Amino acid sequence: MIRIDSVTKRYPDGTVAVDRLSLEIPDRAITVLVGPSGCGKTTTLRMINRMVEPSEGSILLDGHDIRQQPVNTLRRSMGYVIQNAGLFQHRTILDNIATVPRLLGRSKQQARARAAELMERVGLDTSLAKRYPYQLSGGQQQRVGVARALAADPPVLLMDEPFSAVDPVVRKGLQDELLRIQAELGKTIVFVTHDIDEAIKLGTMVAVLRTGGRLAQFAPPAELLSAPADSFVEDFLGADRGIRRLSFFPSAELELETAPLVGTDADAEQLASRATAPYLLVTDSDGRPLGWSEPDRLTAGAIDRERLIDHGRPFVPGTDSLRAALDGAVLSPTGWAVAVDEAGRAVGVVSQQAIGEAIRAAHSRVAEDAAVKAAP
Ligand SMILES: Nc1ncnc2c1ncn2[C@@H]1O[C@H](COP(=O)(O)OP(=O)(O)OP(=O)(O)O)[C@@H](O)[C@H]1O
Repeated sequence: MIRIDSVTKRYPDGTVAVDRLSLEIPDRAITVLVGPSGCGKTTTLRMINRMVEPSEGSILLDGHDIRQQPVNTLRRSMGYVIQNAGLFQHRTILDNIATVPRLLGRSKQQARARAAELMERVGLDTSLAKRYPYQLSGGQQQRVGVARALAADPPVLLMDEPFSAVDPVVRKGLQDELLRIQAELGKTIVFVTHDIDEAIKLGTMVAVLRTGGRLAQFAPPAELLSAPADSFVEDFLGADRGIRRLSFFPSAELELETAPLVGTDADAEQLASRATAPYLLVTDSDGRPLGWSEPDRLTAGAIDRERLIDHGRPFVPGTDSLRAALDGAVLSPTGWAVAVDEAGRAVGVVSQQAIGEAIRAAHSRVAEDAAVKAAP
């Protein structure tokens, strides 16, 4: 654990960048520092690897004051990734990543083998190994930055706005990759961003800082969304808090109805037995959804695909959240969401009303859990 204990940073010109900040950063999780420009995020991150020294307070790594070990030893245990990757322009991609293993005494061959392994780990094709940084896209360069930071296999990764300079689509890919790497490698990651959506997506814990380097709230993302500590946090979180919070509720417990599913070859008897359903979902011979229809508009044995109503975007129960299920239902002209398995085969349908009930049940479970936690 990294423990930031009442740390203040006053720069020589008198600017108080961080003001009596205390945080317990858990191991093997992503902790995000988020807040408006100038609130002291970068200063805080740099105090963890001693690029900046606190004016007051202390930082403990696994119970030991970080000032007790040589700064080089400390930095070797902490990978550091910055915006625009900060790559060595005159070295190939492979050698950029191999730099740290080389510094640590690995042979050139060993270091390059490790670098190639890391390229795959961060989703870079090894055919890029011999290129130079300027021959890569911004997103690819960021991946190289992450690979380089991982090269010495440090337990801690410090990341300062690493994905801010790339477009939203590439950024989403990099975020997904980071979550995957974190799940595989279990690093302790401290991640700085000014983007609250990025914080909510990536953080196991999120520290919201306000200008002047003071902590406004430190909580898991779902808790930030449900119970912002004050109006500053609430404003910073922005609109649609309730909807965004649904991302943290699983869809696995939704009760799916299977009766409204019919194949294109449904016979008269099958259609008649489902005649009371408001809509039927027609599926192809593999069970994939084709579209909705009112039962009396279907002709037994000869269902016309062209006349079906678009079924919208389906969700995968267990993988997707209640937000995805609700989105599917809201976007569907029938008001029903379609559930599919990983292969895209329909496994059932669920109404807006049933999703609404599941949301209420999820809320009351959270409230009960909070009451149990708060009980003496
Ligand atoms: N070397 C320095 N000397 C004086 N003041 C500094 C120095 N570095 C940062 N500051 C000031 O300290 C405050 C916090 O800066 P910091 O870079 O930590 O904020 P930040 O939250 O990372 O901001 P941003 O999101 O804009 O990068 C700012 O007011 C900044 O101007």
